[in-house]
Amino acid sequence: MALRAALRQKCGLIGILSQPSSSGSHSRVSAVLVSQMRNNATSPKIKVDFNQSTGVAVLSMQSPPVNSLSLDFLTELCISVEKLEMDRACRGLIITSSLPKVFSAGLDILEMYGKSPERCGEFWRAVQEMWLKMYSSNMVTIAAINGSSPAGGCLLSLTCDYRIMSDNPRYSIGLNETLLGIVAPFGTDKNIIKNTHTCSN
Ligand SMILES: CCCCCCCCCCC/C=C/C(=O)SCCNC(=O)CCNC(=O)[C@H](O)C(C)(C)COP(=O)(O)OP(=O)(O)OC[C@H]1O[C@@H](n2cnc3c(N)ncnc32)[C@H](O)[C@@H]1OP(=O)(O)O
Repeated sequence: MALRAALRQKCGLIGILSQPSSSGSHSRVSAVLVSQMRNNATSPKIKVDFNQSTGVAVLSMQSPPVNSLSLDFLTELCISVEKLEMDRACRGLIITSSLPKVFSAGLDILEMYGKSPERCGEFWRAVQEMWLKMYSSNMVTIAAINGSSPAGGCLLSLTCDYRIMSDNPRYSIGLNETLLGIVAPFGTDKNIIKNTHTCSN
């Protein structure tokens, strides 16, 4: 029931958030998706287990050492989510990490150093695409945060409907990217305190 109610609530949001973007930013992922489906390729950075009987998919991030969000990683993530969304049997999505200690280290710092303006633009569009796609997903989404989750990792978890974090004092979460001079828009951090629940691991 709770799952259904959450799903209904989300459907209201989708109408607003899934309007076609004037920048056409969603078309890149769709184009990649089409070509990937054609080639029947599998992604090594993301593992998806879909349980047909429950309608819930578990998406495990498995990009060592720290699941940093590179352009490739973000693209694969969006493709995986897009594929699940096309499957009407999939109602719920749990995002977690298959690495020990780290959920995601956030944006890949190497993407922000010594890159051309074009590449930087592509990267930041992919970041935006990721959080818009997750936030406007028609699935009920849960971040199972089983390790540290700074900055962009925290952002990824904020785009989900629910967050559950391992109760381990060695794991940290938060929008710490200001230390690198990257400023998140006002208001993005309030949900961490309100809606992040912890559990023992
Ligand atoms: C919902 C509405 C949203 C609205 C829009 C909001 C927009 C918000 C904008 C968000 C901007 C986000 C910016 C970022 O994410 S910048 C990146 C910030 N991340 C960090 O500062 C993380 C730094 N890393 C750590 O703290 C630790 O590495 C960590 C705790 C994750 C793991 O520690 P551990 O001890 O296990 O591992 P190491 O530190 O030894 O690291 C192992 C190797 O991994 C490399 N590494 C770590 N982090 C990154 C990274 N982010 N990118 C690339 N590489 C990374 C590290 O250098 C080590 O490499 P080597 O083994 O080669 O040394």
